Amino acid sequence: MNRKDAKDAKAEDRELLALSPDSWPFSLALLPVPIYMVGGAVRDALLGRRREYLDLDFIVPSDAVQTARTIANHYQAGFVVLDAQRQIARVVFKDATADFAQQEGDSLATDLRRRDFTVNAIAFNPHTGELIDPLQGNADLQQGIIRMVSPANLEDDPLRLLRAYRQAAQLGFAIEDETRSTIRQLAPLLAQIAAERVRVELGYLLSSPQGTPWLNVAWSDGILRSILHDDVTATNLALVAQIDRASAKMAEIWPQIGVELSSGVPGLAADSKRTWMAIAKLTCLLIPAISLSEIDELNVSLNYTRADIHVENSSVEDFLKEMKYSVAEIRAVNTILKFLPQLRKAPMSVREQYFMFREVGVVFPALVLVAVAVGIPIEGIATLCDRYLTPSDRVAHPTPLVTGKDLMQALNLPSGPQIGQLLTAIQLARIEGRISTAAEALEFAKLHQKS
Ligand SMILES: Nc1ccn([C@@H]2O[C@H](COP(=O)(O)OP(=O)(O)OP(=O)(O)O)[C@@H](O)[C@H]2O)c(=O)n1
Ligand SMILES: [Mg+2]
Repeated sequence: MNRKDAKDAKAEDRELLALSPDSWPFSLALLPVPIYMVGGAVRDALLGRRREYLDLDFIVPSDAVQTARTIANHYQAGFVVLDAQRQIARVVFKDATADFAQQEGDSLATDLRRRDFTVNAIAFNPHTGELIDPLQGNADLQQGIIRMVSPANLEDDPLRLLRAYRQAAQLGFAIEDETRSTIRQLAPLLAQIAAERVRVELGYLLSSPQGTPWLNVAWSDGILRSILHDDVTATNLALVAQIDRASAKMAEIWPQIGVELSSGVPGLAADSKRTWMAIAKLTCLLIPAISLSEIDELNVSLNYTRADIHVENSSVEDFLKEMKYSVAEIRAVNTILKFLPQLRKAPMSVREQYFMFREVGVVFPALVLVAVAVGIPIEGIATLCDRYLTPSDRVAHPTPLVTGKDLMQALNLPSGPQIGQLLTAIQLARIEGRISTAAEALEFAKLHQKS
């Protein structure tokens, strides 16, 4: 078997894993009777759909937290109580997690009837291999339909309104008509939902090309309006779609930039799905119309009309804070918005490029992606991309000729902001070709200090 076959075989195994207790990382014998597996793992296994990693959801009539604790202890796996009141706990294995939740209501059927969509309300009894499907979820699965269990269930937890679009995008499903019109009617309720929960669902829609058309549907159904307020225009949605096109183009020219765009933002949980690509799309979703019109003045063709552009006044940063985005993400969006106007002002001086790279750092791929999406020609950013991808490039990746300590000793200076300023001046002199050795750097610093 060659390597590719081995990899594919492993992926196929994984599809079956969820419904094959033999391949779970814990023994069936440790599970109480009765117990049921529910949710995404059952749904995806029935679809033969690959999951990135095995996350199993179980419900038990009682002692859910105790069940999880027993398994975690037995395998010395991680253990977290997710919700003490509702009795939900998680066991964390090396490449799988299992959540155990107390059954809601007095029977399995009651629990299933309280869920969001029929395709998510199928239970699997691992002891007998039986599927319990009182809402005909499997029939909807086979037809590719997201159907609400009931309007009241959507009202009970309005996050489900947004989940419908996210799951339709992920599964390649359609939203059933009545469900969709109920969602439209209930759309304003989404405003009540905790920002963190909304952010996760939105993140999914922003992180993959399949999300883009559904983001548009959610927008036209009035769903995004209750989350993003009135500041987002059709232009913003059009820009998000441009990101998909721009990223394909960029990945073709600079494969490494493509790889970085699909990787996670450092400092965020690996399962948060927030990639640089998602950051770029988020920026496009929020970019104030006023900056767009500035770009537009000098711009190449964009797929929107100037009539779409309106000046709005709310701050992107306030919104991101309200949505509890991380400091790293807020910084990234701000950085992109800050440097976008400079990028279109080609060519940038070497000095400008140096300061840009210094401030932008790892955000660079997302910045150039947004630049291309808003219509800045690829040629305009090509030099910057080449510099970014060349480790020996001194503008993008400066290495110090001398250290702050060298300067303090040679010039007999105390530590303080002056040292940093001298180091920057040395770097600039070096990239402009005025000096090239450590001795020249010290000499330059002496003169520079006097001037
Ligand atoms: N607002 C919510 C969230 C979850 N669920 C139920 O809880 C299950 C597990 O939730 P979650 O893990 O968030 O979603 P999955 O459907 O499992 O999807 P995936 O893990 O693939 O994202 C769902 O299938 C659904 O039955 C629900 O009814 N309402
Ligand atoms: Mg799940």
